[in-house]
Amino acid sequence: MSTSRPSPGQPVGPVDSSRIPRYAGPATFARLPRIDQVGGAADVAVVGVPFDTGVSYRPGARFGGNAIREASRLLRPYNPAQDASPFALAQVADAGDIAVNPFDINEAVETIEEATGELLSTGARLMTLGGDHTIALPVLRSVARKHGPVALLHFDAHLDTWDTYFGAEYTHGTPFRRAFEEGILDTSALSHVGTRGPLYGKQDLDDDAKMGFGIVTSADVMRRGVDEVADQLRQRIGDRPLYISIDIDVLDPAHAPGTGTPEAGGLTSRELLEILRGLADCHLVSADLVEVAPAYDHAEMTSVAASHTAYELTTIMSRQIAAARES
Ligand SMILES: N=C(N)NCCCC(=O)O
Ligand SMILES: [Zn+2]
Ligand SMILES: [Zn+2]
Repeated sequence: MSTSRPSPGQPVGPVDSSRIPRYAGPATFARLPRIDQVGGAADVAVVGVPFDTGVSYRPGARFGGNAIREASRLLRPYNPAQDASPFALAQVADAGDIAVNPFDINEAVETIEEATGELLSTGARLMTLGGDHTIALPVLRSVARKHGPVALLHFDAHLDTWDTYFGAEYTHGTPFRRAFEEGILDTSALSHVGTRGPLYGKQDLDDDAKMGFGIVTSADVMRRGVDEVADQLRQRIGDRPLYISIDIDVLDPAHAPGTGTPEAGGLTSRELLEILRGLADCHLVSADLVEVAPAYDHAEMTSVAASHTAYELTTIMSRQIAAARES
């Protein structure tokens, strides 16, 4: 299917939905070209990681990436909230899926680290679509190899700094403890946003605080409002290289039922999008969006919310790439 090609040297944009119905043809993220259609390299690579062997409750996030691609057909090329046309400012392309072993978590983690490392080495920033939250660890390893320890902004109902589950080190509840232990996080700028719900014990919070995390709970967002929260996060992050990890269960199950470990009392999709827009000037080096499990979704509510969230993140990265090119 043809993509819109404005002029030589300009990014190849999405399929033109005024000429080719947006529901036609195979889905790529936002109807963008595949990476092989733009010479095998992109400024921002959207990459799927269909892996959910790390989950502790409902499985199914292995289908998340493709559900997000399907739900992203309605995204349009101009983002008024950030006054930017992300796919014209930089080459954004869909890099397909990383083929990971569903039967061997250790091997899967290695494969993800290798494949994301290769994409990063071409100069791309990554917008990774999970998959369960386990995948954030190998992506963070590759990102830290390139940038050094990164600031982490983690949107999630859960802390994901637990130690082990059934003795397993690599699970969707443990990626950030492993990352902390490996020294790949900048411990002066770690934040969870949207945290809520029952824990195993108070110790969970003490351990988490010792690693250096600050917490903005879901109730804090409601009480203080998105602008104040975004301001505070921006101050904490400063100009450090920033990685944003978004577990879709940060949203209330009313906004995102299609996920594996839902918790009541979450953010609205409007709050999540607005906080992200408030961080548009942070130095976002890569991001992931995980835990969309379409089997529990209704009317694509969760995958639509996820596709818009990924759109906001790709817009932030494209704007920065364009600004860096200019300066
Ligand atoms: N959804 C993520 N990433 N983690 C949830 C782990 C919660 C648990 O089973 O205790
Ligand atoms: Zn979660
Ligand atoms: Zn999580």
